[in-house]
Amino acid sequence: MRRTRGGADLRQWAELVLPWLPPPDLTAAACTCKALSRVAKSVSSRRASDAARGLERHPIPFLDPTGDDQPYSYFLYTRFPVLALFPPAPSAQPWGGDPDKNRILDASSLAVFASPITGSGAGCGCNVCAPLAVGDYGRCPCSSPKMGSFSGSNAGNGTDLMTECGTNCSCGVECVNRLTQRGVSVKLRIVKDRKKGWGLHAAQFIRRGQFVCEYAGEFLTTEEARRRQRTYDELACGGRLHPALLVVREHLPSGKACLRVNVDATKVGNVARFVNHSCDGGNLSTVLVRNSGSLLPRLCFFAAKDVVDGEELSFSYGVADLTKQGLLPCFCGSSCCVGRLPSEET
Ligand SMILES: C[S@@+](CC[C@H](N)C(=O)[O-])C[C@H]1O[C@@H](n2cnc3c(N)ncnc32)[C@H](O)[C@@H]1O
Repeated sequence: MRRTRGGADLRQWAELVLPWLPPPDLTAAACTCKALSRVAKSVSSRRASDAARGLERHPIPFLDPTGDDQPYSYFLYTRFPVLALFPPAPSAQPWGGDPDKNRILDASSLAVFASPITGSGAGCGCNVCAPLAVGDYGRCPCSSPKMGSFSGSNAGNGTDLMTECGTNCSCGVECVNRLTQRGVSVKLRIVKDRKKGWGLHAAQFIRRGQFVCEYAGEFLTTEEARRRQRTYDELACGGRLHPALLVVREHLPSGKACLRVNVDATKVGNVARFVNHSCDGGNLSTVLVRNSGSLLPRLCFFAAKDVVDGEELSFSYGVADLTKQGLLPCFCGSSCCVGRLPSEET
């Protein structure tokens, strides 16, 4: 068939528009004509090659050894947490466009969706932030004692705390006290399992104590988290959804109160949304990181032990209350598996 100017225009248009479509609309577009079908196919294959849309240091591909007909899982990618209600979380994002012609996203930017979770607290004024008093430098007031030497040993034993520099500090993003603020730097892949769905795997050796990734998603009010949890529970029971709503409680220094943090990575999140549960605590430990001047802590994953290339990354979602009805089956495969997944008490 003779190539026409109209055909070229259609393909150019499709390269710009199709990356914005969620999978059902992409499939519908592909059914309309051969030209759109070709572009839709390349959008799908680019999506499968990098869940992070070029926003992390290394591409994070989807691998499906099960042979199911779903090459990737669809969600909007954010490197950092966003507030769900104010301003409203984004509802669309291009993914899978031609990286040369359609470079809308800038991988070097700190965040795709500006993270507005900062307060007005003071920052440090260090020339060079140092975790310990060394030479001419005093210890950076934002650093926590564990900075740079995090042991990663809390697997299954609750959540550690850490502090880092924040927006009001005089240092930049390369500061040593912003270890968890530069996105994912280890190589990862997302692998499908017939029973657990997609899971996050190491694609390199990760040493014990190394930062792996933050659990980025939408920060929710408790009321909104409860509302969503009810919907998700219904959909998850029917096997129609793998929800990724995490509730973390930070015990305040008084010991009398605790701050509840709800992060939902189901629709807007980063690769951490693929970390599956393991009853034995898995190989990741959780650390609550508070940036100077920030109102809410961020939840970060560190390697709790040395992790080899190909190993699945996992942590404990909590303890399953086996007296509760309707808990989903657990397929973690650990020797202490209790057979049911923990469910958040909302
Ligand atoms: C945070 S998501 C993890 C990613 C998820 N597997 C996916 O495909 O998107 C949590 C959901 O994954 C599934 N899951 C996680 N750990 C599991 C396990 N040990 N056994 C069975 N299903 C698991 C459950 O559906 C759970 O609600």
